Amino acid sequence: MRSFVINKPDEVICSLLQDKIDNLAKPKGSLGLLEKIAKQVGTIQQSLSPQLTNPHHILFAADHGIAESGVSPSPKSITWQQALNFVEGGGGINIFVRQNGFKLLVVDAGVDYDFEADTGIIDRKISKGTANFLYEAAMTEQQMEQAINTGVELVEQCQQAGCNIISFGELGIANTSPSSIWMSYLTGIDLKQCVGAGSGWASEGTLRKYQVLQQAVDNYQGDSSALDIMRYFGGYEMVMTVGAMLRAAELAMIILVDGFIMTNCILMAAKFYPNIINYAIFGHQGEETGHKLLLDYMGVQSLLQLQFRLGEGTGAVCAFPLVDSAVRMMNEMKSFAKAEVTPITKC
Ligand SMILES: O=C(O)c1ccc[n+]([C@@H]2O[C@H](COP(=O)([O-])O)[C@@H](O)[C@H]2O)c1
Ligand SMILES: Cc1cc2nc[nH]c2cc1C
Repeated sequence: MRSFVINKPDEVICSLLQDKIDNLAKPKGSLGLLEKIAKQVGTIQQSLSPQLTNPHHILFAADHGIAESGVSPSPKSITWQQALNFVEGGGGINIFVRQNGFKLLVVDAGVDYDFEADTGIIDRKISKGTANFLYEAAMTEQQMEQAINTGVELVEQCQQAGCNIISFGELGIANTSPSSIWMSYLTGIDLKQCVGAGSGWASEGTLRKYQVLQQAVDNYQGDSSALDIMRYFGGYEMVMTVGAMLRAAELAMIILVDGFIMTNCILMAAKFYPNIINYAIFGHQGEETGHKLLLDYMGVQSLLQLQFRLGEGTGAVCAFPLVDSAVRMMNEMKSFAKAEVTPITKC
């Protein structure tokens, strides 16, 4: 994989940010998590007056060979059908990107379908779905490189368009399966605890899914390195996201993280470059079994808990107004002195 330079943001500014926050006309700490977000954004941007500019949402779509082994309750055709729905504006994510002023990019990372040329879907198809990792590696090293580099290229386009806050979403029938395997390998948590209902299994279906995935893990004969796990089990949309997240952090952009699949992508990225976590804001803790365990493992807290399990980036984009509020607090709220309010001196 190409290399990235991801530095921890300089923390010298932290005490100045804290002073500014503590001098706003409110009891210290009374805006809770928003204060934490304001400090994080100010540190990333090295500014006491941070700004959010031109938010973009990249939604990567791809198919998975493992779908043919019955791990998802949803028909595989939903991937291409729903991708078209997104460019026509009719998906769940479309509501939230419109509501919050995001530019949406829908990317074909590897959908098993021939889209017509003029749909509005960005064509970065690597192949028509991955191979079935129950029997063989999902992708070749070359395909993995191509996915990483495509994620990089697309984030650069967003940054050149003036974007400094970016969210990522995904669409891919069966992609909770590779996500569960990534999670288990990367965290050491037992696979069973990482496997959930996905797009809607009841308990029996989830058990069958787990058995297939356990068989895939038993069949695997690689070296168990993060790089090999990413390639052997990954989806194109997931690997593209890893590349995209790494480049976004390298460019000091704020990364909004969505649900189970996207959290696994940032976990994978963090295995290569741990400093990436400093650039991430976790939007939403979802319903998929394993998501809370994963957030706990990473020692992070999401802004929202709305019982979503849709993916697409919905939980990330829904959290944007809170990040906006944190930034507005820094820029619009008056200090005790400016507001001519008596400061609190007792503790
Ligand atoms: O992001 C999540 O937390 C999430 C949880 C469950 C399902 N999904 C979505 O549902 C699809 C994967 O579910 P499945 O059952 O096909 O593996 C995929 O298109 C995801 O966008 C997403
Ligand atoms: C309908 C549907 C919409 C989705 N959006 C993301 N994943 C999805 C899975 C299904 C099944």
